[in-house]
Amino acid sequence: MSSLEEPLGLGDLPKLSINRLGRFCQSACRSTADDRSTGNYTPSNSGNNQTLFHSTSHSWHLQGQYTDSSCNGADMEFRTLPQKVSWDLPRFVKVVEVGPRDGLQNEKNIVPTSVKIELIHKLVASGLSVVEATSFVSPRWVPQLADAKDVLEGIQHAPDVRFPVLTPNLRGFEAAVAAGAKEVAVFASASESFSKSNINCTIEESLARYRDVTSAAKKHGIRIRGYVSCVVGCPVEGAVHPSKVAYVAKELYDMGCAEISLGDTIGVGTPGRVVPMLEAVMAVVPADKLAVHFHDTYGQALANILVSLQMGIGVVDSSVSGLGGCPYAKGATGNVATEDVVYMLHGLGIETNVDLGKLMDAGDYICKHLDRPSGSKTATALCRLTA
Ligand SMILES: CC(C)(COP(=O)([O-])OP(=O)([O-])OC[C@H]1O[C@@H](n2cnc3c(N)ncnc32)[C@H](O)[C@@H]1OP(=O)([O-])[O-])[C@@H](O)C(=O)NCCC(=O)NCCSC(=O)C[C@@](C)(O)CC(=O)[O-]
Repeated sequence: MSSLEEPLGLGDLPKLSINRLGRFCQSACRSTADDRSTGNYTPSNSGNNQTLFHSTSHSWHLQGQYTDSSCNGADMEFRTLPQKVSWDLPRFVKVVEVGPRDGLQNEKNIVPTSVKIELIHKLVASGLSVVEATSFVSPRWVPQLADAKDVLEGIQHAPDVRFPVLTPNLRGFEAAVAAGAKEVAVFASASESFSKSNINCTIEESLARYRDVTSAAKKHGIRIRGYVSCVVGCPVEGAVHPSKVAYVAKELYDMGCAEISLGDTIGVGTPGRVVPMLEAVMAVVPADKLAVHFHDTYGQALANILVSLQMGIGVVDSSVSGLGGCPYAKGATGNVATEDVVYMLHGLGIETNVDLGKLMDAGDYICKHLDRPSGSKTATALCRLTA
């Protein structure tokens, strides 16, 4: 394997010299018949990703596309975007707040249960109707959320507000239901390596587990959300082909997930990559069943959200003050900040039912507790104005 074929993870990027980066980029942008695809994915354990794809539509370079912003190949792809996107934006966007779960799961110091509950109440007070509250995962894997039961039981439930919780298996599902969960989320990955590092099983094994969870959920009348992680890139494997994302999204949809959230776990996506990914997924799952979930590691999240709205998506995940990151995605930063999303949506004339001032109160509350500045540019700017 030459150095240019080695998987490029986020952790590798700072070590690349400018020259090596340039060479890498040129190589990554070279099209070959082998790395083109119609988007048909057949699950395979061969370990040779190049064999998964056939014939041509988009040029896909299976390793290290994170550096492709200066590549001619990516520019060509980008020029086709105007045909695929429109300015026909939705009138209303549902914002799914994931701060109390995705935002806090990576915090080293344990946040007290009472603070988590107060944060959730403040988020609800701002008008958010969906707040992902916690995870019923192994406390060994995510110690920060070991108090899932107490958090869920401590929340004041309201009929028009939903509090989904993550459940990685039947055990988590049963614990969540016992604690009063009315909605759960299962989380699969489009990348085999990330599936292994995040939930310690293959993609197929995870889907089999989730079939058990979804059939149990149906019996209890519990709504299920499905996540697909690494929809653009994986910290280990590099670029992830849209057909893999479409495959996992369709499986989750077919097993009964009411909504599929597409996660750019490490925030490497640009609109040039997000559009073909959404196209592939929207060919197999209706757009009104999809949500987008962007981390903002490379500052691309708002651009990616805008292009997703233009393609017909109406549900956006975000985290107050941009908190977060996945403990099993090294180097990835938090989700796009909810304040920034709401500011952009309102600026586009899109309704959210969220009161930005009250949302900033919630952000201020948790940032004070964590003793760190807000990761939201909107909150920072508005606080300066009113100081
Ligand atoms: C899936 C497992 C459990 C497999 O973990 P494992 O070690 O392979 O499974 P196991 O069955 O051998 O269990 C290990 C231990 O965990 C216990 N256990 C087993 N299940 C549970 C449960 N539900 N609740 C509580 N405890 C549980 C089990 O009883 C045992 O305890 P021990 O006997 O050793 O004391 C583990 O890998 C895990 O919990 N992973 C969760 C990782 C995680 O939460 N990652 C972050 C969320 S995903 C994410 O952030 C991405 C997303 C959704 O935001 C979208 C995006 O941005 O891409």
